[in-house]
Amino acid sequence: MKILKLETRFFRNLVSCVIEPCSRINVILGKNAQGKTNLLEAIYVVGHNRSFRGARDKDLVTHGRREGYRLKVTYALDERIIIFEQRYSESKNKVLRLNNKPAASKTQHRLKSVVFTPEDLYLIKGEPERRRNFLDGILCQLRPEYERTLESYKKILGRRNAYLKQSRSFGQGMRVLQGMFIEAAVPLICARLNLAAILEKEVSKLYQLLSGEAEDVCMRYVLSFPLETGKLTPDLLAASLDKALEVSKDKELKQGITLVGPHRDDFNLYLRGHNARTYASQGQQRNLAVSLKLGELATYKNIKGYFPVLLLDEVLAELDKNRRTLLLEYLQQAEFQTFISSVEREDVVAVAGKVFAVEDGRITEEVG
Ligand SMILES: Nc1ncnc2c1ncn2[C@@H]1O[C@H](COP(=O)(O)OP(=O)(O)OP(=O)(O)O)[C@@H](O)[C@H]1O
Repeated sequence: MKILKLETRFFRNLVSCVIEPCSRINVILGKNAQGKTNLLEAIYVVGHNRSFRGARDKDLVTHGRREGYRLKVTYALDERIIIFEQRYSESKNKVLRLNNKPAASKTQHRLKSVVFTPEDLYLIKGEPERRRNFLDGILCQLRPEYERTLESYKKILGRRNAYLKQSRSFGQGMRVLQGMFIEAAVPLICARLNLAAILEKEVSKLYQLLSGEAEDVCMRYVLSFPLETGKLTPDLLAASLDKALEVSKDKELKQGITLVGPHRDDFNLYLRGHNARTYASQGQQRNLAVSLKLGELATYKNIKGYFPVLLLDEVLAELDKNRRTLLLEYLQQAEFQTFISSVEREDVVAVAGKVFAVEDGRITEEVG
């Protein structure tokens, strides 16, 4: 997937902008608070129908503009050219158009992008929820049925927790709920285990490339419950989870929450056999986080056959010069299209196919 043209109207401080990026590295250059992240956010929103900063649609509209925002992207996928438009205003809500015709909100023809923000540097050392969301985010993009199972798991979990809060003992209702809980939990765990195995290979390769270290990276999915002995199959997972729920029954009733299941799982990365969360240096953790995100891109290519667009928001400033150079060299040779926001001109401009200068929400392409 490659963006050929992006138009924004009344989106954040980007009152009106049109850019025609190049197919490799595009640098978005500007001082603080000029609109660099807003531009990356516009690309993300037109593809994913939500902001990576957790903003609501009404926050994305330029202050005081009641007509709402409009985003239009023209992109190439294989031999096809696709035009996708998203408009939002408080009065009319959302209007989506695909190739100039009305589109369904769940259309598969949206632009896919992978975004890396300085927040993602906490993927390794942050809370487990961040890592679970990382895996779930990839799987929801790749498989619509995963998203449906995850939604139903969350609903059953909510009902189970409500039951645990109200009750003093396990009744028939709880037993029925437990069966439903396990039925939704097992496919989620299986999909995450598979993804972790695919990602491990990609991350290991990328980490070596981006760090210059010859270390293999191991990735291990960590279950929140003990596994019974035997071959790892969905049945074994179901039996193990069932047993763990039985064992933690009294504790769960006391605390009023479900203590085991995929909502409590995690994954660890290991360098030289040591858990990167406690062993790796800050720089190594940052490189691992970048490798995970680039691994997401490669996984997409393996499964769907094409690369999404990569959005890097202020990531270079977090890496030392050597790692910055290695990352830029990698991006220069990569097949996918990249957008990098940066305050500093140094390093990035030399590798850029196009440079877009951002000042007070106005974007101009630098020539020469
Ligand atoms: N809905 C909105 N309407 C108008 N301006 C907005 C809106 N939302 C955010 N802004 C403004 O957009 C400006 C640019 O924000 P952005 O996050 O893109 O900055 P940036 O160039 O990435 O800066 P930094 O380098 O500091 O991260 C900010 O000053 C912010 O106040």
